Amino acid sequence: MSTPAAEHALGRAEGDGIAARARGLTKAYGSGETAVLALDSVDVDIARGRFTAVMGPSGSGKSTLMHCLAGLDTVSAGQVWLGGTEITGLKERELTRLRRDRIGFMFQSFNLIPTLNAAENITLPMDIAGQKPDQKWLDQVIDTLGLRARLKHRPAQLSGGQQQRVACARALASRPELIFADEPTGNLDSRAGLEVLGFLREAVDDLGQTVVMVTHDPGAAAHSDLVLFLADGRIVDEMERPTADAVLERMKRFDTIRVTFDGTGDGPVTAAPATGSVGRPGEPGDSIESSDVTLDKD
Ligand SMILES: Nc1ncnc2c1ncn2[C@@H]1O[C@H](COP(=O)(O)OP(=O)(O)OP(=O)(O)O)[C@@H](O)[C@H]1O
Repeated sequence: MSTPAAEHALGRAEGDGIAARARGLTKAYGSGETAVLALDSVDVDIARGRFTAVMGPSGSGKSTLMHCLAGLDTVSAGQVWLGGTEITGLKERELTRLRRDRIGFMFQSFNLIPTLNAAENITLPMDIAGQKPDQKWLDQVIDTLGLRARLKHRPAQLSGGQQQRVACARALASRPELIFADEPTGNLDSRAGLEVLGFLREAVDDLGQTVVMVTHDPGAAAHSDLVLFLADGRIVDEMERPTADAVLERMKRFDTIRVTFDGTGDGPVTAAPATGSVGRPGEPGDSIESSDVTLDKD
């Protein structure tokens, strides 16, 4: 499915308010009879300065889409741009640098280093890259996230919500072009989860960041500007200014299709979108090891 910006000339994403773009993005795992088509010729534009959520049943390709857009995974066919840079075809070393310099990552498991305090965790990726943080920006991030009084605390001395805020600050610290968040509230209670979603929202509204978030939670998706719905490796729908109820209703339709297939026995269950997963917590192991991601170095 093409978003309205699809008419723009390919490869000119930087100037036209598109933070990331994919055309014909196809990803297959394995080969022969065991091959899985995780993404099936996806066209998508991620608008700059917006908060985009990616939803869909379990196995629909959400994490794969995020990993391919972030240059964490190779593609089988198609093209991906980050800003004006086509990343498909880049060598691993160039990709590593691009991820390090231009992308921030947040995962549900936080991935903080236990022996470092909050301040050290926040700047670690930049320290490894030999980059000096922009102190004014860093102060703004720390104050926006309410971490000023916690900077000397180590992760074990912080609540889950505070740890995720540190992870959020770490993702924001280098002022990346794009932040990818994979189930960032998956390990948090609802209050802490709401807090983190509020901060991601503020990062977009007040700090001008671009956020892409994979989630199973309609309530979390309601904090975004736009929800992309994936099924069977394709973007099948999108929703502007989502509400939790509207997202839930849309997600139920995936379940309905599955139930129809199950109920009639007319077709194989596997021909329907995979099992619905509203509210299902994500699995910590299904993202790429984030130590590779957050601590990228040459
Ligand atoms: N490394 C891999 N090897 C083989 N198949 C894979 C691999 N990673 C993902 N897949 C398959 O690709 C499809 C899409 O997986 P993906 O993790 O992107 O889905 P998802 O929508 O993020 O799922 P979930 O909501 O359960 O996390 C699934 O059928 C999955 O089994």
